[in-house]
Amino acid sequence: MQPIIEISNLTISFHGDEYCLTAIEELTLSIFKGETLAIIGESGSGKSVLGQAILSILPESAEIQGIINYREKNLLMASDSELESIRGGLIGWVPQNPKMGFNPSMKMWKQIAESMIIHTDSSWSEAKRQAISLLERFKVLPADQWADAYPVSYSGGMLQRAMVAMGTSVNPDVIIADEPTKGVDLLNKSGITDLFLEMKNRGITQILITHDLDFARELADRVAVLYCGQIVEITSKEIFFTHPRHPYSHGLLQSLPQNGLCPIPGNAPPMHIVHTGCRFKDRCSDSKKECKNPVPFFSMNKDYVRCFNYHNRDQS
Ligand SMILES: Nc1ncnc2c1ncn2[C@@H]1O[C@H](COP(=O)(O)OP(=O)(O)OP(=O)(O)O)[C@@H](O)[C@H]1O
Ligand code: NI
Repeated sequence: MQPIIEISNLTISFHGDEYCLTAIEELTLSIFKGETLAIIGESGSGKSVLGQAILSILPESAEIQGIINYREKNLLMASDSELESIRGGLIGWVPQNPKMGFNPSMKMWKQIAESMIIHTDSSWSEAKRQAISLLERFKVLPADQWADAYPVSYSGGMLQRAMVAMGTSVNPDVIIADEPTKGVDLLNKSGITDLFLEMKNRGITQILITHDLDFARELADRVAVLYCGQIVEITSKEIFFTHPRHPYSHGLLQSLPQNGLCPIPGNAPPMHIVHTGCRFKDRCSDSKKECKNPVPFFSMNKDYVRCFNYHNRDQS
């Protein structure tokens, strides 16, 4: 299988007057054509920063090292005009907060149509027609009336669906969605899950950044677990949900209500400190002396895990 996005040794730091933190460290990850990859991890682990880095929409204050290849082109070296045609065209983006994602003074249809005007040869009237049919597909009904409304009159669930409509309006190659089910009630959540299932069935590559393990279980082919700026495990959905390897992945599953609601004790270490050894060691019930040393990212078949337990036990 050919990777569509290949990230190598990505490190992202933010430097301010009073702080310097590394939000992503030495991250290496391939995303394959047509797959749905869920990126999961606690708040502050670097999920959104990673999504924004792929889109090249991080603020100027971010210092970025490494390579992010999209179809073998390094996005970190791409020109503004190349990035413009990729963003919203080839790589669609559904941002974390739909309330912030819209221009409050522009009618909804125009916001959705805009990227079709930029990225295709559509006329405004054709783009409007398509925007209405997208709203219809994403169950913002009656679509012709809501198309003429402003975002402020939309409910949270409708905004979320309209955001997906906007992020996917030009049939992108890859969709990156940041917490698409956050703050959405159960009924709307199943609608959003269906939208992503439909895109998955159409063969669109999806990167789903989420806290929501049930959502990941419904959609993902593979799961990448981010902890304190590092990927600690990459594996298939089946392995992740049945016998995850990293103790942090195990802890995330144990904290689900259906598994007894046992939260992981303690908190992730702050990101502005220099870390030595395993970042999870102080919260891990299985930590040993060697965990004070830097932990390599062990590979096992197509999977990866950053834990000494697997160095010794499972080198298939
Ligand atoms: N523009 C920025 N300037 C400085 N620090 C930032 C910036 N954006 C993110 N960070 C920091 O980078 C770290 C990772 O943030 P990020 O938003 O990626 O976390 P997350 O995993 O998406 O969390 P959540 O689940 O809460 O959305 C955090 O410590 C955050 O404070
Ligand atoms: Ni986030």
